Amino acid sequence: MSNNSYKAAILDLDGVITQTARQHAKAWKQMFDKYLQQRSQNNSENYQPFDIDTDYRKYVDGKPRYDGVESFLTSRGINLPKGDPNDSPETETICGLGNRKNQLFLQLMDREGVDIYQDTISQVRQWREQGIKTAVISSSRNCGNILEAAELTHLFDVKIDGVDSQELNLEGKPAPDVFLEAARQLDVEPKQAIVIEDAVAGVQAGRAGKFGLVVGVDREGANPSMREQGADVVIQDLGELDDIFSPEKQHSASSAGSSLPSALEKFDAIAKHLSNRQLALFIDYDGTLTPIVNRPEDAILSDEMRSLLTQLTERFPVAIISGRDLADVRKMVSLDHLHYAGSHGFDILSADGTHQQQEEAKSTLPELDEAEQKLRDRLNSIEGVNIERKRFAIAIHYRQATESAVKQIEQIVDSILEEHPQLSKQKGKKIFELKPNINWDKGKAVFWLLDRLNLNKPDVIPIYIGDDTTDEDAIHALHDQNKGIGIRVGLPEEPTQADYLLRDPDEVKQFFQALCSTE
Ligand SMILES: O=P(O)(O)OC[C@H]1O[C@H](O[C@H]2O[C@H](CO)[C@@H](O)[C@H](O)[C@H]2O)[C@H](O)[C@@H](O)[C@@H]1O
Repeated sequence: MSNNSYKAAILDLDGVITQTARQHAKAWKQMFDKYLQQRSQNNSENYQPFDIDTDYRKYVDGKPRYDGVESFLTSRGINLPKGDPNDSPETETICGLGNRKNQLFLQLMDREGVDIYQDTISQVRQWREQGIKTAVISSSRNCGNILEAAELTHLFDVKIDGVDSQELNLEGKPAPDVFLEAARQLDVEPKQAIVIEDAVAGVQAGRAGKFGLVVGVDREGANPSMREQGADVVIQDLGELDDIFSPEKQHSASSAGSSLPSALEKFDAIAKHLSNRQLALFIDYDGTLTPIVNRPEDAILSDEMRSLLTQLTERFPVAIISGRDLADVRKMVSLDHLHYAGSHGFDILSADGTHQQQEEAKSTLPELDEAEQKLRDRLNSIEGVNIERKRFAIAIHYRQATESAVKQIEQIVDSILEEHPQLSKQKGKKIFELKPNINWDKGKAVFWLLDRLNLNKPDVIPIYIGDDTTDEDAIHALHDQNKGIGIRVGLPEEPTQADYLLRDPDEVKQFFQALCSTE
């Protein structure tokens, strides 16, 4: 590992590890609404309730309790004396109101218990198995109790919460103090640590502390300002941080990926290239149209993305080129008028109903069936393995298996592969795949479709967008033919021939929006 390698993860508590952000928001709303109502009655002012989305996110989320009270009241032109942390919840001071909110929060926790985000816990466990140090930070003075209640204390080497901050005189977020103190106690440089935050104030704090990577968690996809506020990447699920600590990934993040120009920043140049030509869009599914998640069935296409795809289809030929089974990817996308390729391009259905299955591959179907049965038998006893059969491929998912089991899984896959030379192995994101050992891939599928749709001509510019190794086959094929534009989604782990980078599915969405607004 180079000096710049990440060695630690510092995670915010509420909204990243536990689902208590919702309970905090609810308690803030109850407290402020009651207070604002009383005030409006006493002073004959208009009553404007606390908005659980905008006010919460802008003024209180992620901040120490009393800073949150002050920041929201100031936004409403209300000035109260600071008071003292010992003020009773009935006192009309900043501290009094803060204590009132805390009382409500504790009542909610008592009633509802603490829910955790399982994706985060799985990642933290995996990182700890890899020897990565972990810290939890929170502005909340209840952090210790919440961790105890959720039985998570043992998963973190260091904890810095509201109580510690007061003792150590640390400034609250968006100042970087809590993160810097966590890094100091973990004995790592800020640039060796990644910060994982769901609040804008926390993302700003991570950026201000010059941490190696600032990850914004936006589970509902509802917080578009995170990137503008300094997040390097925005994710919906911690599963997307897979392999973030592997030296290869870090190396590629600093070399291959970061040297690629952003397709968003260079959109004008791309649009210029497209003027007076027809665009043909080829898009991968997992990791491109949807974030990577623990279980394939949970990679649901958002309504917003579906509506953008509809708009794109009205203007250009659009094809989804997926590793999934053809029927599966069609069901996930659920749109007509698109061309679909499943099983990494072995199984193609054009929008006019033409169904093309790669001829040679058909003869390997009995081999695939046999291999599938062997995989199911021999991997049966290993927890966390999920076998997904596609017509022309078998995916062996190990995302939910322990790090130590991966080697054994690969050995079993390799031994079965030796018994079936008609098949070949390919690796993807936490996945081994067995496919027909035939010179056919997503790149070949793209050119098959270009020919079939009479689009393989100079005035057509194909754009391919994808995130994984199998997508590189298509990007490679376009590059080899000196044709079109290749866009990689996420920092690639292997050398790429892509022309541009989009950092995640959210940027893919922005790219589509930009395409839809071109003349
Ligand atoms: O070519 P794609 O459409 O991107 O398909 C590639 C594989 O995607 C799916 O697996 C990946 O996404 C899952 C859901 O996010 C994730 O759990 C898994 O770890 C990833 O490898 C799909 O299940 C496979 O069949 C595709 O080959």
